[in-house]
Amino acid sequence: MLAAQAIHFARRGTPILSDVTVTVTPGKVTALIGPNGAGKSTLLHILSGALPPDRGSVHLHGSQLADLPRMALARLRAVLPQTTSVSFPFTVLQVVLMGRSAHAGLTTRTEDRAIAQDAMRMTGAEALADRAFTSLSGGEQQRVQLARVIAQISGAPSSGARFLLLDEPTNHLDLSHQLKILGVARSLARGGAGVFAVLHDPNLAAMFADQVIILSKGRIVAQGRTDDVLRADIIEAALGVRVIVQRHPAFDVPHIVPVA
Ligand SMILES: Nc1ncnc2c1ncn2[C@@H]1O[C@H](COP(=O)(O)OP(=O)(O)OP(=O)(O)O)[C@@H](O)[C@H]1O
Repeated sequence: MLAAQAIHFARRGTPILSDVTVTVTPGKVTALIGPNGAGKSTLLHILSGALPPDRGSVHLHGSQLADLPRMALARLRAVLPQTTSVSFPFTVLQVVLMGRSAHAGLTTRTEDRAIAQDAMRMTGAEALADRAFTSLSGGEQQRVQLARVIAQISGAPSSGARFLLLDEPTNHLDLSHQLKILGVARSLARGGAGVFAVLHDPNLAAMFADQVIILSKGRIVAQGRTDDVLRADIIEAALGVRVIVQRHPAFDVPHIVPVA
C-alpha cells in the first residue's frame, strides 16, 4: 500500500495541495484527473518521495518514504515524469536498462537484458532498441520511457507490491498506443502492481481505472470507484465543462461526452 495522509504543500506561501489523503492500492489502477495547475504532478512527486510535503506523511508498505533507503525505494516504485530529457545519444536499450540500475548497479546481467526486452515488447518499443534515443519521435520516446519504468519494477518478487507512478503516460501517443499502454498498465495492476496515473482524458480513466481521484485547486473533490466519481455534476464542477455521462456502448463503464 502506498498512502499519503493529510498532505499540505505550498510554494512561496501559495497553497498547492491542501489536506490531500490518497491511497494507491496494489492490484488496482488509480487515475488522478483535474484541471491544469490543480496540483496533480505535485501530488505524484510527493507520492514518489521526490518532494517532501510541508505537512502530512507518505507511507509505503508501512514505512515512511523518507526512512526508506533510496535504492530500496527505487526497487519498489518507478516514476514516469511529465517530461524527461536525455541529451546524450544513448541507445534505446541503454535507456531502458537504466531502469535496472537499482537492481544491478552499473553491471548488466542477462536477466536485466531479458527484462528490458520484455518491457520494450510491452510498450511496442522493441524495434527501436538500437536507435539513438535522441533521434526518436515524441511518441516513440514516451514508449521507451514507459519501458524503462516497467523494467525498473520488474524481476524477482520483492517484499511487497511494486508501484508505478505515471504522469500523463499517454502524452504524445496516438490513440492506438494510448489504448495499448493503458492496457499494459492495467495488466501490470492485475499482476499485483499498484498503478497511479495522471490522466487528462476522463474517458481513458473510465476505461482503464478502478479508482478515480479528482483534484481541483489542490483539494480532492471526489475519489472512489470510477462509476461513483465520473458523474456529470462532479466533472462539471471540477473541470468547468458541461458534460453528458452515458454508458459506454461497448464496455460497462461511463462514457463522458463534452457539450460545447
Ligand atoms: N517550481 C514551482 N514554483 C512555483 N510554482 C510551481 C512550481 N511547480 C508547480 N508550481 C505551481 O503549482 C501548481 C500546481 O502545479 P502542478 O504541476 O502540480 O499542476 P498539474 O495539475 O500537474 O497541472 P497540469 O495539468 O497543467 O500538468 C501550479 O499553479 C503551478 O504553477
